[in-house]
Amino acid sequence: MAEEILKVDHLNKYYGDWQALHDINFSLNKGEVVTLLGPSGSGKSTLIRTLNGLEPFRSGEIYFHGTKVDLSPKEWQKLRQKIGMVFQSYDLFPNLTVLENILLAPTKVQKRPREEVKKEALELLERVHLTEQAHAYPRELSGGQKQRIAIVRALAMHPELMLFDEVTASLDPEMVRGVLEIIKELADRDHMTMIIVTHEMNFAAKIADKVLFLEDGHILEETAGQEFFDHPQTKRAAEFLSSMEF
Ligand SMILES: Nc1ncnc2c1ncn2[C@@H]1O[C@H](COP(=O)(O)OP(=O)(O)OP(=O)(O)O)[C@@H](O)[C@H]1O
Repeated sequence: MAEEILKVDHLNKYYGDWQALHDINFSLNKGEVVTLLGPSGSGKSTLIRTLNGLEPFRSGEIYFHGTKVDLSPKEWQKLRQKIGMVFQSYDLFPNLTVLENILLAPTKVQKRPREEVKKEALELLERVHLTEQAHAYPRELSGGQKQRIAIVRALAMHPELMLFDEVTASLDPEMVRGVLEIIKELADRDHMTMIIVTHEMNFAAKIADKVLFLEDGHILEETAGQEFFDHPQTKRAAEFLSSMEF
């Protein structure tokens, strides 16, 4: 039977008095890839940030491996070690080399032996074709390279779930493919469980097991990946798709 990693139950989120997310319900099984699609301002980033404890919410529950997450900062800190997140901005530490950026959290937070983590970091760097940049500083890298490092840095923590929030949105077009290929490989080769916010529709169509289509903070539809692109259930999703470039 499929193993459930995450479940979101009747989640409501406000910014001040204004409700940004309305009664969000969905679950995610091990190895599953969910993409969040929807117009600008529909709440995709808000939702993905809420799942990582970066945004507080007013009501509802989040379950991780069937256990209700207690919402204390300490609990989120623990959980964030199992949930990797990559953002649109790369957020690498500018004063640390690529390798030091990758080693920092596994050695300091997870207290794993430096040599073990280093060996693994070098393997991961090889996998994303950045071995030669191990001792470079972030300022010496292109946007696409920085984003690949940000992915490697998250993977070095051995996450059970990866969240990607528009990770190619700031990249020049020629950099986008290399980053998306790595994410696709994580799905195909590693069967990584992932939630992805993206405006890259061809990529979403290729990678999504399931699409959550959001509008105005509501999930308007939840549809199997290819089915969403071939036969969206709602008129609004059909309009959205026809307005997007493929
Ligand atoms: N910190 C904040 N304070 C107040 N309102 C916010 C905040 N962050 C986001 N919002 C609002 O919440 C709504 C959802 O924003 P969000 O960034 O989640 O949308 P999105 O679907 O990710 O959009 P995009 O595709 O443009 O990135 C928007 O109306 C936005 O203005």
